[in-house]
This record gives sequence, C-alpha cells and structure tokens, in this order.
Amino acid sequence: MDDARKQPGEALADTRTARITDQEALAMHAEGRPGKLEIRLTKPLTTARDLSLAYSPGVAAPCLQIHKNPALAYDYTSKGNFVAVISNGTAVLGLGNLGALASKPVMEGKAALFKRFADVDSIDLCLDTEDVDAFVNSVRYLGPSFGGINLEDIKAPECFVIEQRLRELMDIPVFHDDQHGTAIVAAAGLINACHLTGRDLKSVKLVINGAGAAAVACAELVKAMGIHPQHVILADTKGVIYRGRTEGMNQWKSAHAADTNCRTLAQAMEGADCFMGLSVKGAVTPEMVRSMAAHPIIFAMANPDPEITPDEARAVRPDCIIATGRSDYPNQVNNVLGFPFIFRGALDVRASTINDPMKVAAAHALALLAREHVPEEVAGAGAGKSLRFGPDYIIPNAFDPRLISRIPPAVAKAAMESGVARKPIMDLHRYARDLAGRLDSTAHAMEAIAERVQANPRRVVFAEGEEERVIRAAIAFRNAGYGTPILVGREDRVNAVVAGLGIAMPEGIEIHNARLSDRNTAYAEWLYAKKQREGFLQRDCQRLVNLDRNVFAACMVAAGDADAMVTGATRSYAATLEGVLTAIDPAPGTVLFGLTLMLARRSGTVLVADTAIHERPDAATLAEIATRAAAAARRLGHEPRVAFLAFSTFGDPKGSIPGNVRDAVKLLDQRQVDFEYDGEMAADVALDPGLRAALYPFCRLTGPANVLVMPGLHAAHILTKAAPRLTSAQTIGPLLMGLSAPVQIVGMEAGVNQILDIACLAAHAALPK
Ligand SMILES: NC(=O)C1=CN([C@@H]2O[C@H](COP(=O)(O)OP(=O)(O)OC[C@H]3O[C@@H](n4cnc5c(N)ncnc54)[C@H](OP(=O)(O)O)[C@@H]3O)[C@@H](O)[C@H]2O)C=CC1
Ligand SMILES: CC(=O)C(=O)O
Ligand SMILES: [Mg+2]
Repeated sequence: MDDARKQPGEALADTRTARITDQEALAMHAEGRPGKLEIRLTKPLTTARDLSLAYSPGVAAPCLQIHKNPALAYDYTSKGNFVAVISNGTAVLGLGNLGALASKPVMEGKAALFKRFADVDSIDLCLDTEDVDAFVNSVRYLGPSFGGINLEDIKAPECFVIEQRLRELMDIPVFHDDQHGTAIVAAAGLINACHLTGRDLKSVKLVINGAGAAAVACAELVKAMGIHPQHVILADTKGVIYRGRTEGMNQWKSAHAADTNCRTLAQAMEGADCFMGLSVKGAVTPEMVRSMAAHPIIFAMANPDPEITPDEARAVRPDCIIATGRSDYPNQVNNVLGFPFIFRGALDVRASTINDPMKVAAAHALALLAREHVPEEVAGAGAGKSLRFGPDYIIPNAFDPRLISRIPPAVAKAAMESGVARKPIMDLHRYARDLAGRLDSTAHAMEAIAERVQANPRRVVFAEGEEERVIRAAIAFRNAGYGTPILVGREDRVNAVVAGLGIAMPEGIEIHNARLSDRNTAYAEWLYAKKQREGFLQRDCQRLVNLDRNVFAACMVAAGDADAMVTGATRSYAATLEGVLTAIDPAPGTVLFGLTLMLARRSGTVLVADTAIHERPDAATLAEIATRAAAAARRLGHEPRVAFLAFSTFGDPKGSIPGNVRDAVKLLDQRQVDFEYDGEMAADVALDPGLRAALYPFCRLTGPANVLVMPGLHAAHILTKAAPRLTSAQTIGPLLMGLSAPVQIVGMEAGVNQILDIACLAAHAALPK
C-alpha cells in the first residue's frame, strides 16, 4: 500500500480521481466465490437428450467433422473466442518475480478485462517454471483449445525467446501483452502528446527507463513509426545503455545501444522531449524532470506505482503532459486499452498472427479516438473533468464504449490487408455496428454516473451509521471521491466499529448523534410544523427526531444539510420507507415506485417496475410507472421497449388483472408517448421476438422488451428475488423513484458494494439537472 493510501487525510490533496485501500481490494477478491472468474455453460444440459447432443453420442459428430476439416473447430467449439492468459510470474507488474501462483490475481484480472471490455472469453494459466524450454513446451501444444495466446508478466530477456519460439511453433496469434500491448498504447499516447506540443515525432528525443519486455518493445515500435534511432536512449539498473557497454547486456539491449556520452538516467534526461518509464516505482526524481525540454512528455508507466507521480512532476514542471499506468489519474497509458480490442479484431478474422501492421493500425485508431468529441454518456455530462482532447486527455478512457467498435475493425482491416486473416470480414461497417451491440450500455452508464459524482462530490447521509457494512460503505464512498459521508450514530459506537476493522477513522467523514446534534431542535420544530395537522404532537416529532435515525437523516436532507440519503440495511423496507416519508414527500404530479435493474448476461439490462410500492396498481399508475421507467432506461443508454406484463397475452386467457394492464396501454395510446410499448403480454412473449413474430405479428415492440412493467408487487418481487438466484442475472435496486428528494433504501441483505453503489446513485440524483 502506498503512503498516500495509508494516510487518507493527506491523500485528499493529490489529483487522483478514486482511491482504494488494500483492505478493500483483498475483501473484493475474497468475497463470495473467491477470485474473479468462473466458467459458465452456453448450452442447456438439462435433459437426457441435451446430454446426448452435447456429449456422447452426439459429440462424435463435431469431432469427426473437425477431424476432416480443422477450420470447423471455430464453428463447433469455443476456440474462436477463447484466449489463454499465460504467465510464469517472473515480472508481475512492477513488483518483480513473485512466481506463478502469486501472479494469478493479475492473470485472472487480465482474463476478466478481456471479457468486460471486448467479450473475449479467456482463462489464466500460471506455469510454475522459469525454464524457457519447459515453458515453450508447456504452451506449444495448447493451440487446439484456443484462438490466441496472451503471454503476460514474463521477464526479459526470456520473454523475447519464449514469444519468438511460440510464434514459430503455433498457428494462432501469440502476443506478449507487456511488449506489444504496452508499446501500442504508449505509441498512441505519444502521437497525441506530440500533436499537442507541436512536435514532429521524427525529431523527438526520447529516454526510456527500463530495458525489459515493455521498454524494448516500445523502443522498437516508436522507431518503426519514425523516431530517429539515434534519438532514443534506454537505461536500466546499470544506467544508460550505450554502444560498447558490456555489463548487464543482452542482444535485445545491444540492438538499442545508443551512441552517447550519457551514462546516467539523469544525464540522459537533460533536454529530453519525452520520458517513458517502464521500470519501477520512484525511479525518476523531480530534478530529472526539471531538466527536460519545454513541455516535456512524461509517461511514468510502472505499475502499480509510477516512476514519478503526476503531482510530483507537475510541482516542478507545470508545463508537462504526464500519463501513468493507473486508472485513478488522468491519462492512463496501460495495455488494457490494447489487448482486449486487438485480440477481438484478430479473433474475428481468425488471424494466424498479430503482425506489425495490425499493431500500428491499433495505435493510430486509439490516437484518433482520443481526438474525437467525447459524447456525454462517455464523459459524464457536466463532470467538469477535462474529457476533451488536451494535456489531461491524450488517450481514451478504458471505459469508453466506442473502443470496441473502433479498435477491432482497424486491427481486422490491417490483418486482411497484410494477408494474415483466414476469414475476412466483407462489411467492416456492419462489423463495427455489431461490435457496439456486444457490450451492455448499463455498465458504461454506471461508470459515467460515478465519474459525474466524483467531479461534483455530494454530502450523503448514511442513516444507519453504527452498522459495520454501512460504515465500510461510507469509507469506500469517501475513498472513491464521491463526497462526504455523514454517519448518523453515536460517536463512540461508530469509532468502536472502525477500530474493529483495524483502521483509523479516515478524515472527511462526519458523525452526527441525533439526540446531541445542534440541529436536533430545528428538525423537531420543522417536523412539527409539517405534521401537526396529521395527528403528530410536538413531543411525537421530538421523539422521532431523537430516536428514529431515518427521520433524523431525512430531516437533514429536507433541511439541505445533506444532499442525499441511504438507508435500509437494518430495518424492513416498509418500516424504513415510513420513517423517510415522515419527513420527505413524494414529488408532486408523479407516482412513487421502485425500479430494479436486472443485469442479465445474455439479454443485457432489463428494468423492472414497480418493485417496491404498489401492491395492485391501477391503470393510471401503471401508465405513469411505464413512462418514468422508460425515461430511466434512456438515461442508462437503452432505447426503451416497454412490455406491460400479465399472466395472459393479448386477451388469452381472460382474467381481472389484465383489464388494468390493457387500460394502461390505452392510456398511453391517448398520450402519444415517445417510446415503444405494448401489452398485455406474458414474460416469454415480451422477451422473445421470435415467439412474437410467430404468434402475435401485430405486436408493436421491435425487439426484446427491456422495460417490464409488472401487474403487481407479488409478481415483481418473485421475479427480482428469484432471478439472481436461479440465473446469473445481477440486480441493482429497487431504486426509489418519484420522491421529492434523493433518498434510496437498500435491502437488508445488501453488502458493502451494493450500499456504495446505491449511495453513488443517490448522490448522482442530487446533482443539478
Ligand atoms: N502501463 C502499462 O501498460 C505497462 C507497464 N509495465 C510496467 O513496466 C515495468 C517493467 O515491466 P516489464 O518490462 O514487463 O519487466 P521486465 O522485468 O521485463 O523489465 C524490467 C526492466 O526494468 C529495469 N529496472 C528495474 N529497476 C530499475 C531501476 N531502478 N532503474 C532503471 N531500470 C530499472 C530492469 O533493468 P535490468 O535489465 O538492469 O534488470 C529491466 O530492464 C513494470 O513496472 C510494469 O508494471 C509493463 C507493461 C505494461
Ligand atoms: C499493465 C501491465 O501489464 C503491467 O504492468 O505489467
Ligand atoms: Mg503485464
């Protein structure tokens, strides 16, 4: 853990956007099923027939077909979308030789990023050997299972030999990500930094610290892209790599030995235009940065901690452009921007290799994307962050959803043009469009929401401030840069829980004891004025403010002392809502309802409403819920297709509830709303356009429904509670919609991360529209 993270108070002064603690990282990895990966079936294996098809005897048919024609393996198996992430752990990030086992969290992480960003399936294979021959022999025979091999965190110079030999031995792409992924992303950043500082790439004087896997590949790629070889100086633990040096050399370093009198990194950096760090934490001093040319370009890419932090560099050179490998500073130059998308393109044309034209195409596509206007849903509208091409935005953000539709087509095109594509793509525009639909927009929308909140931090009151889960979420809220958490509780109790967590109470968290608060009397008087004609005596209001934390916290929000509120972890939904509604009214002219986001792996996000309030909504309520839920879907980046659900479909079978539902559809018909809707219909009809086309071709929905308006609370609860337990769907919510102030109620089962996510959404709802 770095010092800044150990002392959260001090960390507030730096420019990082979101901070995490080691404890949080460990808890995340240990939570639920340990690690970050699992394998799921893509075909049902329910019946004896399923088994006969998938396994013996049915499986013999694809085996025999593949035996006759090996290319069919791409049609009948997972090969074409499957990559192995392979390491021996000899250069784990910048942490050194931690061995194969300890590299596994990074390798699982790489596999997770493949899936998250480019829908590539992958698995980590950690090989317990430092012997080059043993490594090569372990990997060379794995080709049949995979469409590609991503080598990772293998130290130089062995990595060069391993990659070269495997490339010769295997007929699928073998790509050492630390070499080429890093070089591609660094080259893209360098192209843009040169553009911004008015430099011609060819005349740039570049110093690279490190002469290992990443550094050598960066030197090779930038030279191939035009930087004069004499303008590139590499340094390692022994100092500058100059022509004639003998100590600590190998053939890959010799190839880049410079004709120079410089012997130390400090000497080399004097007057340099650009520095690339691919070495270790803290290898660069402020003095070295001070001695660089005007508007120096500094890529401090060592992970997890850079050679020099942006704050240190800017302190001595405010005119610099600085990038790091981390996601919590602006300008993340990290191979995560490369490998998922490069493999996506290579796999989709069944490339036999990833060659130089494909790498250069990826670098240019990345560089160009950063220069384009950043749409609001990417930037986080009003985030106040500089997501416009400039010194703090030289490279796209890893969460930019346009990456998947820009980088793979460029890579695929280069593969086709350079003759390594075994299955060319005829229509690249269509390919780009299809790629865009491969990722669910909800994840991007949630990230954009988080960024907007980080740019406009809010004060959020956590009503159950003595509960450990809530305290941990509040600390995470503060560490994530979302704003100031306010815990309602007794200070000694809160502090005891924090001490039990083995940490000191971080600065920037407020604790308010309702009974002792200097706002106690004001809240009680305000509440009495509000409720005196609804059967509440003054003493009732005083007691509520003293004893009911939900009432006290809601008063804080009503009085403007907090921007938003989160509660619900310790009491039933109904009791919690009652406390909240004592002080905060529903917004006039709308309905109060619960909206649950179901993030399903196959069908994407489906919004379900009402999941919290109305047991048997009438037609007008259903119509209003549909309208509000459709608007919420649009805010999350989905074009709404609303299905009014019932047990019947378009009148069959008949029953009493579908009447309400049909009337709601008629109400919307009269209003001429701007979204698709239809009903009543059963859930399978709503979600399956094929079924609709066969039986109900008149249905107005143009695709699977993504907003499900439920006929009543029973059905809504059954669906949203059963689905995550029966399928892989995750749920967020119910989110309370239609209240006059941003208050969210989590379920009593909510974990720390759920409370944190809901608090972030509550803070977001408190932002000016
Ligand atoms: N941002 C990104 O996307 C990426 C960042 N990296 C980072 O780059 C670094 C190197 O990774 P990788 O190339 O895979 O590892 P390697 O083990 O292959 O290379 C490490 C290199 O760093 C040099 N080095 C170590 N300490 C110092 C020092 N104090 N001063 C100068 N040079 C030093 C070593 O010198 P010697 O040869 O003398 O031993 C060696 O040349 C890591 O921090 C890693 O996290 C790597 C890949 C991607
Ligand atoms: C990012 C990466 O691959 C590394 O630091 O090794
Ligand atoms: Mg790596």
